[in-house]
Amino acid sequence: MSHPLTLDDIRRAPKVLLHDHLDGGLRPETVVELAEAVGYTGLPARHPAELGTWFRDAADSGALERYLETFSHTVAVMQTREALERVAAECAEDLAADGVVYAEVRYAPELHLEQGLSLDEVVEAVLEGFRIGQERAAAQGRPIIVGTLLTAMRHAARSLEIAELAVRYRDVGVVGFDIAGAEAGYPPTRHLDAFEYMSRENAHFTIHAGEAFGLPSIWEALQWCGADRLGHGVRIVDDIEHLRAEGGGSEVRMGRLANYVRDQRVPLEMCPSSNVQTGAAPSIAEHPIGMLRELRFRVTVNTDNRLQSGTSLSEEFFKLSTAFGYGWDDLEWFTVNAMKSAFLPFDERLSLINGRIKPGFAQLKWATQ
Ligand SMILES: O=c1[nH]cnc2c1ncn2[C@@H]1O[C@H](CO)[C@@H](O)[C@H]1O
Ligand SMILES: [Zn+2]
Repeated sequence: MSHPLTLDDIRRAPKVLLHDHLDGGLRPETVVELAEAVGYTGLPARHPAELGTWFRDAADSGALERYLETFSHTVAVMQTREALERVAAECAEDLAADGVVYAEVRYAPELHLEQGLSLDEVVEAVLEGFRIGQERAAAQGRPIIVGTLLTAMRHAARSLEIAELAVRYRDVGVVGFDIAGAEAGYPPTRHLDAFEYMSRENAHFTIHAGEAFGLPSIWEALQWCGADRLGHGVRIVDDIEHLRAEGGGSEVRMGRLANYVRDQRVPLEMCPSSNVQTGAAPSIAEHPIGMLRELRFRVTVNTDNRLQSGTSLSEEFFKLSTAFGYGWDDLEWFTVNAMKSAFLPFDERLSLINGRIKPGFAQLKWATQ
């Protein structure tokens, strides 16, 4: 590579995003406007710039539980059909403007029922918003495909219902299921019936695991629940031991779970900035993604919550590129990993890889050499 990648270079690359929360990606100005429209008076700041800073600072808490408290404000303004539609449309447009060509965006329908919407109405509003956003993005010459993942909250008891909802809407834009929320004390097996239902329906799911809790959570997610992918999964490094090799180099010894994850090519949805904010990683430079990429785990790069982290997928790649010296080949590798791991039919994944990702990177490599 002839020069370090700039943020602008990276924005032009065709990217794939598998882990992004709808209620963690609102534009600060939209939060302010929606709060005014629905009469929500609980916002901690009135001006969009201040509010954006507030979200970042509050999320910089060092603990997942406190990080999650910030969602009370976004969820509060996402309780009507209009609000959900707007937020989803803007999400699709913002991702497309950042150069994302395929995204899976998740949210928990059960959190949007406070003003009388039904679960089905919530899903329909969000799907309509994504349809509008995709149409606008295409009109601006930035086509994007957005799939939806329905999330159940792990402390609650509605996961089977949400899994059924995901299956009901699977032919019209919902591509999978997930559980999220506080991890410690809420193991994935609490929701085994929902995951077994998804498996019986030949449907896909990912599980937030190995973020705020370690190996047992990852093990349950894979070996009891049958997750297709791991949300974060960073703590898999607890099963990888560094040994000092002769001559001063280092060697690693992996436990059975880490080997299983690598052998089976289990996709890891890594979210570097979010992990630093919740204390799951000490810093970007010390993020396990560096080692896991070297060991050739099926690593993908994601945003988690663009609002709370004040980030975008391009910025996540830029930070990694700065910390680890990643160039186009690395970014393409992460992107192809993500596309291979998407909950989209095989032929559609292949067509995005061959039709958009490979030609896009080839052109950038040529233009910046
Ligand atoms: O990184 C995370 N770990 C666990 N839960 C999360 C994370 N980010 C967001 N949420 C939770 O998922 C819900 C639905 O989108 C959000 O409301 C938030 O509570
Ligand atoms: Zn998440």
